[in-house]
This record gives sequence, C-alpha cells and structure tokens, in this order.
Amino acid sequence: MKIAPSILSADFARLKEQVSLVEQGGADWIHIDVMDGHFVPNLTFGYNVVEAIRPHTSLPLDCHLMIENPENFIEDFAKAGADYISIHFESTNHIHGALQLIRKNGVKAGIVINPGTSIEMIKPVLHMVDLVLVMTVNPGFGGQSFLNETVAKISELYQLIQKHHYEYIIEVDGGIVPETAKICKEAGAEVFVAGSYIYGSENPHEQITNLKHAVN
Ligand SMILES: O=C(CO)[C@@H](O)[C@H](O)COP(=O)(O)O
Ligand SMILES: [Co+2]
Repeated sequence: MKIAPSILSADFARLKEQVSLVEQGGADWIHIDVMDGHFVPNLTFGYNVVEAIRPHTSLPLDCHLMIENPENFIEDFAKAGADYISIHFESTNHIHGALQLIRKNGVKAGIVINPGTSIEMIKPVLHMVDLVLVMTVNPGFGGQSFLNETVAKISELYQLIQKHHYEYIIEVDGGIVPETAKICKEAGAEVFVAGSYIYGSENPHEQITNLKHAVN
C-alpha cells in the first residue's frame, strides 16, 4: 500500500521543504496535479515544477495530467523526471498512441477514469497500462468530498485484474481520509492520493501514519 501526498495542497512558496516534509513523514510517492484550465476549470503548473522537485526527493514522481492533448507534453514530463504519467481517457482522441508514447519514453503509463466515465470505455487499453487512477471526486480541485458511487468501479477493475491477469495497480484520488482509504483498500486500491488531508494539517507526518494504519 502506498501513500501519495498531492502537492496541490502544499505551500507553493516552500515546495522543496513541503516535499521533504512528507518524504520524512513516510510518504511513498509524490503526486503532482497538472491542470491546464481547459480540460479542467483550474490552472496549476507544468513540467518545469517536476524538473524543480526532481533533485530534492528520491520518491517516485506520480504525474497526473489534467490537460488536453497530453501527447504534446509527454516527452517534456519524461525528461523532467516523471516516474508515472497518467492521462485522462477523455483528454485525447488518440488514447492508445498517447499511452504507447509514455512507455516509449521509459515512463510507467496510467489511465485516469472520471466519476462519470464507465469502465467499458477504458477496457481496450487496460492491457497496456501500469496504473489505473480512479477519480473519487470530479477532477480540478482539492478538498472535495469522496463520491461513494466510485467504489464499485474500483471493485470491477480489481476483478478484471484477476480475470485477465492485467498488470496495472489501482490508485484512488480525491476525498481520501482514513475512512475512505479503508473502503477503497477493501475494494482493491493500492495507491492512495491525499492532498488536503495531509497538507491541510499542522502535522502531515501524523496524517500519513493515520492513512497507513487505515490501509495496512
Ligand atoms: O487530482 C486531484 C484533483 O483534481 C487530486 O489529486 C487532489 O489534489 C486531491 O485532493 P484532496 O481531495 O485529497 O484534497
Ligand atoms: Co490528482
């Protein structure tokens, strides 16, 4: 089980320290939310932030691209030091090619499924991903409430791994606190993204420990 703090809720003026803080607190991955103001109604940062963070942590950098036509930036994120690049099914007309391009650049490939997207849509690419990121809120903002109706999708994705021997792991993102993390873990999730629960606290270390206890 892996805990992936999302720097979306970190203090951007002290990003280097904020990344070290969660690394020392037991985080397993660093989750990086990239938003373009088109695919989602919010704007964050680009691959230059990945490049800036890379020398300051040994943890895998998990890049969640909420951008239109992500294929245009995959090489840049790979060169910047991304370990995982996850793209939304709806963000490109060429999902198959974009996922191929991620792996071609030596990076692990993830597909992201929105609360309103059915598993049926992503079935044709499940054999070619290392990760399926299940959005447990609508993408675009931190601090939203967990959507219970997304849990059935985690279970379905987990059953598909058993049935077809797929190699992906399941990550959940949005509204993750110990209670919701436990529900997702029981459904088959292995990676738990948390932004406001960790960085919104005076004691991020304690919050990471709470999440670990809930899922281990
Ligand atoms: O991708 C996103 C939001 O679009 C997330 O990664 C958020 O950063 C999660 O924030 P919390 O719900 O944990 O506050
Ligand atoms: Co995210």
